[in-house]
Amino acid sequence: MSTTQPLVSVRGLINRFGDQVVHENLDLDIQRGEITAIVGGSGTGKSVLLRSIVGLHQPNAGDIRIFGRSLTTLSAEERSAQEQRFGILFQRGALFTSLTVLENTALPLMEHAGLPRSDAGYLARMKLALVGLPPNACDKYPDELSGGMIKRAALARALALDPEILFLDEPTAGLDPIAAAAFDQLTLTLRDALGLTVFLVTHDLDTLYSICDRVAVLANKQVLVTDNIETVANTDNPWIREYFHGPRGRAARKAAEKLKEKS
Ligand SMILES: Nc1ncnc2c1ncn2[C@@H]1O[C@H](COP(=O)(O)OP(=O)(O)OP(=O)(O)O)[C@@H](O)[C@H]1O
Repeated sequence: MSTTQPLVSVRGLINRFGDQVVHENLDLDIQRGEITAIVGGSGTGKSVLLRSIVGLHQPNAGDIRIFGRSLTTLSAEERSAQEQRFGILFQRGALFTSLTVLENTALPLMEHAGLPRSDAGYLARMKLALVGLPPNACDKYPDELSGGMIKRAALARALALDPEILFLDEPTAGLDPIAAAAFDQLTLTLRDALGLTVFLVTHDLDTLYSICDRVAVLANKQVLVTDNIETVANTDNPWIREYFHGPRGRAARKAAEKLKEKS
């Protein structure tokens, strides 16, 4: 485990909806420069955790520190400034359907960075090229794109303000295996090239094996373990056994081993 100060530190997080307790004294650290994934059964609270960290959900209790500052101590202005250091990719992309891909990507640059339309458009084209979209995708509307292209466009928008940390909610969900693997590699390349920290929610075992430095398992309302995938997969827990050592888990592990042998 790293001894440097984590970029994100969650302590004693409690989230409830009515009688339903989703998180109970949950702790989690996200280390700078790493790709950390959170996994867990359906409904265990992965998305609520992500939403709590990025400030879209107000937890019932607990302390969330990002860049060394506790969210509760920030003024509205400081919080807004901090949010501009995040890039967020929502599960379905969340692009504005009435705007083109270029306009979607340029929007944060005009709204938050105050750039004139022409400069925002220039930078947006650079971000769209960075995520591997061809120039002719710029003028398309989201419903004219494939699932993989929508994810890339949404990623370009998430990168518009040069964030330090990228939050991805199920980035490969709904993609075919080839597009999913390409998106994983893009995430890895961007992390390396831009020095990003990445936190992602996923069910995709291939993503875990191919690009994640650390995997956190959410079970019984807490983070049960956070470690490299080998250590996590060998942790004694019924859900971990079923997930990592079932047929899909074994296949993902073999595929990752083959890839390593080739490289
Ligand atoms: N706004 C809300 N109001 C009431 N209940 C909510 C709300 N948001 C989430 N929940 C509940 O909290 C629990 C955790 O939801 P969450 O979406 O975080 O699960 P998840 O682990 O991301 O699931 P999945 O893997 O299926 O996407 C679920 O039981 C969900 O119904």
